[in-house]
Amino acid sequence: MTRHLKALIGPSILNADLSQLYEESQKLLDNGADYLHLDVMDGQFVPNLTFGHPVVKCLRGKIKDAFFETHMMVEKPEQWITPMADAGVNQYTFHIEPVKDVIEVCRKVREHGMKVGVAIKPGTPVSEVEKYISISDMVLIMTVEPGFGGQKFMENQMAKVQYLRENYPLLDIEVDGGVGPSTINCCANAGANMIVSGTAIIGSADQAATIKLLRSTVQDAINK
Ligand SMILES: O=C(CO)[C@@H](O)[C@H](O)COP(=O)(O)O
Ligand SMILES: [Co+2]
Repeated sequence: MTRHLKALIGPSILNADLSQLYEESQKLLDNGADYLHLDVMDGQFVPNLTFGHPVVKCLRGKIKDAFFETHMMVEKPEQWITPMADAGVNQYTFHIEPVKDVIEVCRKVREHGMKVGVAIKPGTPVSEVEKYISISDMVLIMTVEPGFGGQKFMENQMAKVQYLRENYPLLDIEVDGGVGPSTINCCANAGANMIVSGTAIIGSADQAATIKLLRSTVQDAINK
């Protein structure tokens, strides 16, 4: 079977009204989101705190069939694999920077039945993550310093995306941070196919139209 790249839009709920987490998440899915990107922060790897597996588990209790990706901005990603798998996470994306044995973490994530994504901060060279492509399902190139939503898109990160796309034509490449209608062309032309977008979707007056625009821009670039 031939594998084709697919444009996928995963809204980040970080800047949503988290007191309405279920309603906000369901609305995003009803408006056409392909998956949910759940930002988990531990106050150590990044200077911010969000939520952990108990919250993800409650959300899974109400939303049975959507694809959940957790973006683990944590110092010890190995610590949360089992609870996140038990909470119903489909993809466990973690930062490689603080991890000694990335291969072991990837192996353990897969052993728990989840897909594995490897993420790098803007200051980390792409060669650092390239080493793990053969044992992971996706690479996340951060386009802001991890920790907060609503930051400015770093266009200089597109060189990493371009490099990966040129060398790995079928690799799932995700971008995250400051992505929205005004920056999607950059991401699409560089070769990203999985798009995380928080503020631009959450704050949009017409979420469905914004999600559709992001997806069609990326799909058009893939089809070129
Ligand atoms: O991981 C992060 C931030 O660390 C993200 O997922 C962002 O929170 C996305 O939000 P916007 O930059 O699109 O507002
Ligand atoms: Co994120």
